[in-house]
Amino acid sequence: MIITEALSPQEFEQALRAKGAFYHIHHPYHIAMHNGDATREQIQGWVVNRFYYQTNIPLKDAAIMSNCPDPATRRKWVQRILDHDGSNGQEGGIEAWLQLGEAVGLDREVLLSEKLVLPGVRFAVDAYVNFARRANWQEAACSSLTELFAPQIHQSRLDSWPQHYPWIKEEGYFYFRSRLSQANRDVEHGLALALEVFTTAEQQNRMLEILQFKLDILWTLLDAMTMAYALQRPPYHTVTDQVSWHSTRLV
Ligand SMILES: O=C(O)c1cc(C(=O)O)c2c(n1)C(=O)C(=O)c1cc(C(=O)O)[nH]c1-2
Repeated sequence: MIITEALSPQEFEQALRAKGAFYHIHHPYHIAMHNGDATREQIQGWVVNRFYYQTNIPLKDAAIMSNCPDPATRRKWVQRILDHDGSNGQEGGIEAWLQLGEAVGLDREVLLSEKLVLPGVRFAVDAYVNFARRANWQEAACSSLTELFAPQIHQSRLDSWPQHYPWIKEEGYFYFRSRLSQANRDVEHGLALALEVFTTAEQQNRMLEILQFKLDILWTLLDAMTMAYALQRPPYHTVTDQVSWHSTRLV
């Protein structure tokens, strides 16, 4: 969709929400997990790779704040970092994701080592962080708006996983439950900002393109996991059955 005349805030919100058609909830890897068709290895692969996304979200949010001269926005935005890192003696989302790892049978050291993070996942997540470093803060802030569609995906996991995967321990579900309200609050702020800032047709087209970029990142994560854990074609599979790709943060 190319916007030729500036949309009203209501119309622009509709255009942003319409992008939900491309959310990773529709990716075959995600559909398989939802329908109970994923193997234990596929669930574990998803958890261990998605951990890289989780640990980079606070870096991304700190990058946005570092470019934002507005104290009122920073005061609100910092909550996103605290949600993941924890505050006031409470653990945050990263710890909850480590618990999810343990609940699916992965030692936290395996997640923390990042050695199983597939290159495609790493590159896609790094692209998100680097975009946040370079873009102006309003554009970077609004790239988080895929979260418009996130409460539904967290809820769908809570609804379907316990019946399909009885081997996943109950403590694993805390992360998804906690994100339901956090994502809604994030979206309220992000959406208000997008509707206020992107008012010309040119700006609105660019914002839709940015949202698509973010959707592409999420989709690409699952493409990389499909190659490795569904099609059994991880990187270098024609050369070795060992993990040989780089496993440290180089950027
Ligand atoms: O599990 C998911 O499908 C999913 C998707 C997204 C998203 O849409 O970007 C986020 C999260 N989870 C999430 O847990 C999270 O903390 C988060 C932060 C952001 C962001 O862009 O700032 N997206 C997401």
